[in-house]
Amino acid sequence: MQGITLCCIKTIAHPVSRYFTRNIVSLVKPAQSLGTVSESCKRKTDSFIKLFRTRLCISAVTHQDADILTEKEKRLLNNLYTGLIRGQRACLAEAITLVESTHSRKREMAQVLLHMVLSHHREQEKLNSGKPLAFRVGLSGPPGAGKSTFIEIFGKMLTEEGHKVAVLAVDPSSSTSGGSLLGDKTRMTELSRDMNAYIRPSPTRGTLGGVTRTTNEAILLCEGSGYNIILVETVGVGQSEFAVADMVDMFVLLLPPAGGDELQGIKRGIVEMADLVAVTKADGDLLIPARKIQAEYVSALKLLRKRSRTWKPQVMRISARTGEGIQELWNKLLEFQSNMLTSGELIGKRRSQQRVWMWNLIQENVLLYFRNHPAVKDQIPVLEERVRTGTLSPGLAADMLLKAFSKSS
Ligand SMILES: Nc1nc2c(ncn2[C@@H]2O[C@H](COP(=O)(O)OP(=O)(O)OP(=O)(O)O)[C@@H](O)[C@H]2O)c(=O)[nH]1
Repeated sequence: MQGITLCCIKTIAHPVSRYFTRNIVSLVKPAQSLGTVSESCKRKTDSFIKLFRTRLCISAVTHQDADILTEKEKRLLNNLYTGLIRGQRACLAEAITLVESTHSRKREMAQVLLHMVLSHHREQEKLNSGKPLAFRVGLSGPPGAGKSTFIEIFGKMLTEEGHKVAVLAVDPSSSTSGGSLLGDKTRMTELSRDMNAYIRPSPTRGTLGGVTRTTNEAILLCEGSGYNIILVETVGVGQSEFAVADMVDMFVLLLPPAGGDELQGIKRGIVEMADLVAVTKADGDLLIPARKIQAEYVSALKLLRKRSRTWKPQVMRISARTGEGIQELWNKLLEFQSNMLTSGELIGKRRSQQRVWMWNLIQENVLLYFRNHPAVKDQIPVLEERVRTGTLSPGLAADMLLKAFSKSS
């Protein structure tokens, strides 16, 4: 950094140097036009500034957190961070593993890394005129709706268009089934081999709160690593969709052309959250049922409360088998993104999501603290059993535990 400053001072009289120096010194944003400076010079200077900012952000964080990290940990984090923002997949994978860790020291390190990535992110967004760097899309649907087949085709289409696509999963059910259902690489063989795609299965342990925390953090890490389209997949039958809707810019519901019984598991609340409904498998014999479902949902959505000032949820038909409707669906997604950006709703949504995220973290940690507190830990299974067998009311049991907890703290 000293070298940079010296070089700036020495050559300050030259117009290129003036442009360079002004930007290095201000570190606010590159100058828009400087008649005497060529475009290639500006580009080189801007990329230098980017590098400079990145360095600055590493050293700022290492100073701030010097007291909590050992030299070895700092080196490890710096290497991870540098590799991550250069787009190295191994570093991204390692960084996500770090945020998924339940080990307390590793969680502290993960928070430092996230802080570094967030600072980098903010700088990159400034360079992007304040616009978000990535488009976050939630994809949900009942088991067998055709989610993985769709993501495989859709993801390939996007990478061929030059995008970098990350697929993340929210699947707390994996904690009971012992393995992850979603984001499984074997379900998306082509996409998992694509160098511009990154597929991350859901962590195999954890509560919904824990899984959503790590997914939120994984989104940030993927964006820091240059992925500009983040697909967050979840099974549309539980609470996880509500959590996903709080992490993404747009929520897409995939529905199979099936009868009422198969769709009964879909909660009304989930349909209410959808910015777009896509009826899948609209091909061959399934085309007619797909049209029927489409018409039903067009009517149903009309009755729902409007969630956006500028966007009316729509229903489309797609087929991952024939490719029909996939490009149209992408165009709709882009239309949504552009509408929400222009109206300012997207930025507002992201800001309130940050708040929700903070409260989710507090909720998760407070609950964990409560459950493990010595004043209640041993009582919990006993009282739970009494509630289960009906000898104690849930309200009284909760009161007893809360009283024991508050007396001891
Ligand atoms: N005809 C037709 N079948 C499809 C299409 N997309 C998926 N399928 C079939 O639907 C079945 C389920 O597809 P998946 O992509 O595994 O569905 P999923 O929603 O990921 O299912 P889970 O892994 O259980 O969550 C498979 O047998 C697919 O071959 C399509 O566009 N047309």
